[in-house]
Amino acid sequence: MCGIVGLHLREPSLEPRLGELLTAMLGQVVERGPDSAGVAVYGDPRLSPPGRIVVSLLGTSKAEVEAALPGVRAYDADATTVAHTDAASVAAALPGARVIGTGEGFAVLKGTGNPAALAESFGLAGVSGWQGVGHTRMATESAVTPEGAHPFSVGPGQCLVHNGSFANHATIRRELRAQGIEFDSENDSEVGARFVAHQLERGADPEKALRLLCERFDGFYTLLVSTSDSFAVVRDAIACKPALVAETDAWVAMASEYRALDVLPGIEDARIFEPEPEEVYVWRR
Ligand SMILES: NC(=O)CC[C@H](N)C(=O)O
Repeated sequence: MCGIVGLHLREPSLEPRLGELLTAMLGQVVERGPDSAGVAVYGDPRLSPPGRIVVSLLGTSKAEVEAALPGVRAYDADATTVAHTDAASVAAALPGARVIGTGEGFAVLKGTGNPAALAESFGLAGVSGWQGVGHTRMATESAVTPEGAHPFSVGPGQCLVHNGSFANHATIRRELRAQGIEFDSENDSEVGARFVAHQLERGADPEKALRLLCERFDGFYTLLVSTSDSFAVVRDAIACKPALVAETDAWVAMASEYRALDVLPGIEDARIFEPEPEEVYVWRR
């Protein structure tokens, strides 16, 4: 199993409600992934003030960050700490902290345990923004740790969540390592995130990066991949894992199950469809 939810807002008046809607969506996929959960939030002014790089961290705390980096503000959200500074400053001052996301207007929060309790300790319901992605994990490929929780964010403003398991992830991990790419976990989904980030860095757009992923990865996957201006969905060749997309003039949403879409305002008028196997769907801001 594993549960995915994502919401890309087109209607700015809904932005103050992003966290409330994402919390309700996540609450509908708790049973699909009771081990851990995580979210990526785009545009919350408290977590990520406009125009500033922020860094999401594991293995530290607000108190440690603020003591080690005078003048830097930080927020604790369960196992995660979001610090209003860049990764280089954190690496120099707090070598034990692990970066799980960085970018402008972008924060990643993750932890282990019941997803509904995690949403509460993230303060998710109070978050605002223009795009959010959430995941509930039932581990298949690596230990249940905050590092193994999704989203995997390995490039600026990028986020990948995965339902399924990649069959050839060890081979692709070796190939990426040979190109100098380093990994933070043993998780198969991290290999997908590193592959996509590598393609984006080489100039591919999200559509091309995900088409290349379909060519290279074997196994089962429904993926939701977002960047600081896009929201994309792709499924494996036999569409083994469930996925539904709903679209209105006010938003685009994706979820593993319909009941997570049913909480959204205007769902009765939405265009709802199941993404086709190996077809890449991309929405842009
Ligand atoms: N159940 C799943 O979909 C698991 C996703 C991924 N393989 C993980 O272990 O994190």
